[in-house]
Amino acid sequence: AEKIILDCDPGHDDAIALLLAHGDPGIELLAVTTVAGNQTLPKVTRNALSVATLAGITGVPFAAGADRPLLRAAAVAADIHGDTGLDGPELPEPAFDVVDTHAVDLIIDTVLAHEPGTVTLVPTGALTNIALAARRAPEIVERVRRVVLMGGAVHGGNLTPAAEFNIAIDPEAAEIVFGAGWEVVMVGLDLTHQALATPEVRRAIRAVGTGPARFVDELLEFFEHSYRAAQGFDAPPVHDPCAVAHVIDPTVVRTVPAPIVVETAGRYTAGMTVTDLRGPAPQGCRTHAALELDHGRFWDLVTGALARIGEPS
Ligand SMILES: Nc1ccc([C@@H]2N[C@H](CO)[C@@H](O)[C@H]2O)cc1
Ligand SMILES: [Ca+2]
Repeated sequence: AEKIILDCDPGHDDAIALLLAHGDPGIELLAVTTVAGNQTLPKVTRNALSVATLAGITGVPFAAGADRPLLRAAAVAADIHGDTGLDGPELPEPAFDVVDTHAVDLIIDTVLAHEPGTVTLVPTGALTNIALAARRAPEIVERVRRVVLMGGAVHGGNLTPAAEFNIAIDPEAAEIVFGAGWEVVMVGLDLTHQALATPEVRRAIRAVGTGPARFVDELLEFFEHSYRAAQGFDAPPVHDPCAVAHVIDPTVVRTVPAPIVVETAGRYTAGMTVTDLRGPAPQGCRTHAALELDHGRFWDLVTGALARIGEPS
């Protein structure tokens, strides 16, 4: 199984990414870390612990990280995720708390505790914790297998016309991560806007028939309404599990090598992930962009993971 650290800001789609990582046999979840983004750090951290409680995730350390971007003011996405960051379903009281290690240190310690080239970082929020980890312990850059992140876009944006939320709220952190020298797979909006939770998908999730599956359906019910109101989507794009799906099976989320640089100075384009698809990528290109989703197989992974989680006691 692929060993991963999930760095997230739950967030409806982060919650589904966590359940996919927990339920799929191809993933060994080493640690979960949280970062301010969709909501404030306390809210996203509580949400992560609630989802873990509901799914029966035990023996996995959870740690809270940065409560704001490196330089810029914190921003939230309450229009999509609501005031709690996970509006919609009833959330259980967390059965356990975060460890008293900062997320940055948990990331570093976990990478150094495993064989070089075996741990994949899967950020699904702002890249603040990942950038801090690379600066605090540069030796992890060559030791990490790769960074498979949900964020950015080859074309377009959502927070702005040119930039995707995770990158746009902390472009300086993203510049550090994309430029550190490790392999980076950008699972951006071009890919995740294909991961639509259509009525057929919702039926398949409900058909799993367990508490966690009903929870996901309730998450998607809220997500659908907020996405329609805020961005005019009929069915909501479920971004974050696409990054986990690429780690599970790269043929479900197909990528191409391409130079990618992050704009940090643009007056209108800060946070833009400038991706060069003009020609064959240079030899040894360490950045990749996800372009094509196998929609059916992606949702089979999600429903399969939910079925495998079953009804935790
Ligand atoms: N409008 C909007 C804002 C932020 C997000 C969050 N940021 C990423 C998509 O931009 C995902 O990680 C998701 O959790 C989704 C929609
Ligand atoms: Ca997220």
